[in-house]
Amino acid sequence: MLFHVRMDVEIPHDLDPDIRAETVAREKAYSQELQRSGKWPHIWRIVGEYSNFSIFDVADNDELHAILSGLPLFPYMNIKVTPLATHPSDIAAG
Ligand SMILES: O=C(O)CC1=CCC(=O)O1
Repeated sequence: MLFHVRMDVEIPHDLDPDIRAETVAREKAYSQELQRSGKWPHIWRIVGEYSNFSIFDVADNDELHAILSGLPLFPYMNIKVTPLATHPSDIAAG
């Protein structure tokens, strides 16, 4: 199943800088491992915002929830998930 996910990051300004840097580094490693696995095939920065648009390719809602709730930055994010279905006019879908 494909999902479009918007992640808006709001790290508190008073968070210890070392904890902030370590959390962001863990976020990058976690994300890149999922990208390599094929479960997170796209991630795009939203211009001018500390936000991204991502596409996830996972088995079901439960797998997506597990992935998103495991994000190191999850406590500092607002996340909006949109499930995607095939468009009948999509020439790639046949
Ligand atoms: O910076 C972001 O948009 C949050 C994020 C998600 C995966 C990652 O590496 O950073």
